[in-house]
Amino acid sequence: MANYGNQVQFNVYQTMPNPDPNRLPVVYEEWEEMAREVLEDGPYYYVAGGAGGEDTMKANLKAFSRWKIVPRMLRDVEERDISVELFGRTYQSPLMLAPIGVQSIIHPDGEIASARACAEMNVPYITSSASTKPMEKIAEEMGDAPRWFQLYWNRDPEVTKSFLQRAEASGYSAIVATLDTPMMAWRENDLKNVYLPFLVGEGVGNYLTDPAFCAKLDKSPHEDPTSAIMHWTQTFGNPTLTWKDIAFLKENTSLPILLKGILHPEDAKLAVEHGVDGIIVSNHGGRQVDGAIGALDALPLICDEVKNEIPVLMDSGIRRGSDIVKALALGAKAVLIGRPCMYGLAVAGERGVREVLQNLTADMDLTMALAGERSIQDLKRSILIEKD
Ligand SMILES: Cc1cc2nc3c(=O)[nH]c(=O)nc-3n(C[C@H](O)[C@H](O)[C@H](O)COP(=O)(O)O)c2cc1C
Ligand SMILES: CCCCCCC(=O)C(=O)O
Repeated sequence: MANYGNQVQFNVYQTMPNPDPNRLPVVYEEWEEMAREVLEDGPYYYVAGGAGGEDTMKANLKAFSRWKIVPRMLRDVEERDISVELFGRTYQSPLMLAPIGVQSIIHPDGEIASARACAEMNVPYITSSASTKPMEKIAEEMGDAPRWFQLYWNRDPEVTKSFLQRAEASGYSAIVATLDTPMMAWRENDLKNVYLPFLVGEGVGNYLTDPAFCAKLDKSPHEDPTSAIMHWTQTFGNPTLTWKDIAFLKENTSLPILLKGILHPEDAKLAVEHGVDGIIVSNHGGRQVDGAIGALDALPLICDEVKNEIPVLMDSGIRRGSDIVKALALGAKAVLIGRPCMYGLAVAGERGVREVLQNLTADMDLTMALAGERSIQDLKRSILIEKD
């Protein structure tokens, strides 16, 4: 049963007469402003920016604000349940940390800080292929805490196979295969700032420690780092993939496979037909196809197509608890939190990520209760209305 809401509310009210000077922000926009103050242009815009004219980023936020909650009264919401079951494991809440690469560009502890915050909160952490720290090091920091591994499907099948084996060996319990990034999109801010973290060696940690990747190099990354990074740029993504290739993933891992980046109901149908275990409705936070549909707008059509055959998760644009309630009511089983946690990381490292996750959880729990609902399992489309 949840008590996040009351607990956090109590702490907030307690500090009101004598505000703690070390208190972190509560408001999402304030976190972003503080991150802007502590980061240089390159890293800040790498995180905050999107593809093209950032239309999709705007569409993500607009979609959340178009759906309105219609609260119900007198429904005894004293005891609440915000736990969720996925692939045979029960999680305390429906929040997860989205896979985010290159986190050391915004905080020296990078992924280690985020993973530790998640472990403390029992929130699943999704390690990105493009992490600055190797997946084994992140796993080591997490003990038994839940973690999934996000796969960027390398052009070299041996590297992809090796990543899957390493993830399994280091205790990751699901594979998230991201499909929307076989190459990087036209990101205007990064082009303007001439900033690409990978070219200075950030985000290639998993590759430079990979035996299959290193086997293809003439010299070790230690001896010739530039050639190693160049090899990475040529092999990182695989635009030749088709639905046939899903069989390769299934042959090479026994872990549940989720496909991330699904927006079209026909693709959701194909995912089910190809026997994957879950999908993540996402437009990569508006960082890939500018002009794409807002992720929340894509969600109900996809859930209608999937008909509960496999779990549907979502991300892109979640900023507050009410956004989470809306995504769950439209059919998502769980949600991935992206930029809000990264601003927490930039501002206050591990403590910042924990604070953002705690606040989002409390806000979601309170919003659900005040909408007249006791359990996230019971959230249905009928509590929402779409209004422009
Ligand atoms: C700086 C940054 C790096 C990201 N790196 C990855 C990645 O390595 N793999 C991946 O699947 N998605 C990556 N994403 C996308 C997130 O997983 C998620 O889809 C997105 O952040 C959700 O949008 P939101 O942050 O606006 O809520 C990244 C996003 C950001 C902001
Ligand atoms: C060359 C593309 C690497 C992208 C890895 C990080 C990412 O997904 C992002 O959105 O940035």
